[in-house]
Amino acid sequence: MKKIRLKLEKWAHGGYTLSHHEGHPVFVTGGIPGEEVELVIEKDGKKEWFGRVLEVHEFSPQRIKIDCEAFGECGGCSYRHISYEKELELKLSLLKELFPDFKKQISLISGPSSHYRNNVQWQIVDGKPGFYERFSHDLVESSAKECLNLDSKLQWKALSNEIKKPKQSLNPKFHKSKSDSIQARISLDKVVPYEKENTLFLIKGKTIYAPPNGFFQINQFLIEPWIDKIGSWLSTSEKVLELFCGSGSIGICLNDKIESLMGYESHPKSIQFAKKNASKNGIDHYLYEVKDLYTQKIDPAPKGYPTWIVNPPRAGLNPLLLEQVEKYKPKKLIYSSCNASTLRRDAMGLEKIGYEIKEIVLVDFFPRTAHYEVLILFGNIQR
Ligand SMILES: C[S@@+](CC[C@H](N)C(=O)[O-])C[C@H]1O[C@@H](n2cnc3c(N)ncnc32)[C@H](O)[C@@H]1O
Repeated sequence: MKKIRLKLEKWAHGGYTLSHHEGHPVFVTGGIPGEEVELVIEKDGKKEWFGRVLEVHEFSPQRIKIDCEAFGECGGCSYRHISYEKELELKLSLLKELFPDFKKQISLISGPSSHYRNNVQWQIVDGKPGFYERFSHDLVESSAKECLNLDSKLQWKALSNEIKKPKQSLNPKFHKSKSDSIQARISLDKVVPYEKENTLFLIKGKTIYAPPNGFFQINQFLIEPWIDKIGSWLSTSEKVLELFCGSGSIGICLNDKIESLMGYESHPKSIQFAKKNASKNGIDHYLYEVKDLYTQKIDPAPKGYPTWIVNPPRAGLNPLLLEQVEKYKPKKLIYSSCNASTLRRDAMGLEKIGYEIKEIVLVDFFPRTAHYEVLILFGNIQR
């Protein structure tokens, strides 16, 4: 693999610094702007190159001692070489860059920066556990020792043999690959296999079950503050349309402010669980329906729901969904996104059809990684 020496120029999105070499923009992991480093090029496209720091020749004063042997090679973390305070400052400034016209302050919700993950996907290659290298399906051997982002119950050495059993569904006759994965998550205080068992969460005094393979937010410390922030944007007696509702956690936890709710989601088991979760928590007037929101229209339901809470996957909203927003003109649209670049695109689309950003909140669901959640409150200014 090609090695080069470079001065790192500036922070970039995605956990990288950006520099230039022989006419190529070079995105580098593990460095800090101002540092002079030796790096290995891990991916060289026609235009952009991607590299990883091997050795630092001129150190930044922001650099701290790295607390994980796998850092750099492992595809998980991007920021273990700077303090968590610096990481938050950086994430806020990168987010600000995406919304230059928003003149108010972006607020921040953060919590403990380690042991926050309530679920894990351990990769198994040739019988060995760990996490993949960046841009590859090779394991970083040292990654199995301890992952500081994980709850201690999800560390490889803490998992029971029952959880570590290979997937039953894989038929060796057809499945030739030597790799597999084991997914587990925390159900109250025990660990369950993600693909086989229900998971129980206790959020704001509500019991919420997620089905096998059903989505649930992964930062065990910030789910409640995140839901509280959404709740702070609701008045009393709201009529809410919840899009991409999963097992119903947001609407169920905020039921004291919600008069009626219609939830949509494409995962049938999650909708089945949302219905059960509502009724187990004494809520019998919410409606839920399975719908692929990227291909199926939501009408005629939206008419009676002037508040929309939208929490899509990384792809964000698509033209069909924006069309539905334009048609039904919700008064208030609360958008929670795990992908700031699709969020920015969608915010531009929403601005074109009469929405303005009232508030932006960075919720740091994924400390030490390049990822973060963003909550935006949009208001309809044409109503
Ligand atoms: C970021 S999660 C949010 C779930 C829920 N709000 C929560 O916090 O638990 C996105 C959800 O969108 C669902 N989803 C993915 N593609 C979808 C589609 N095409 N139509 C509807 N829902 C979809 C996923 O199953 C997942 O539950």
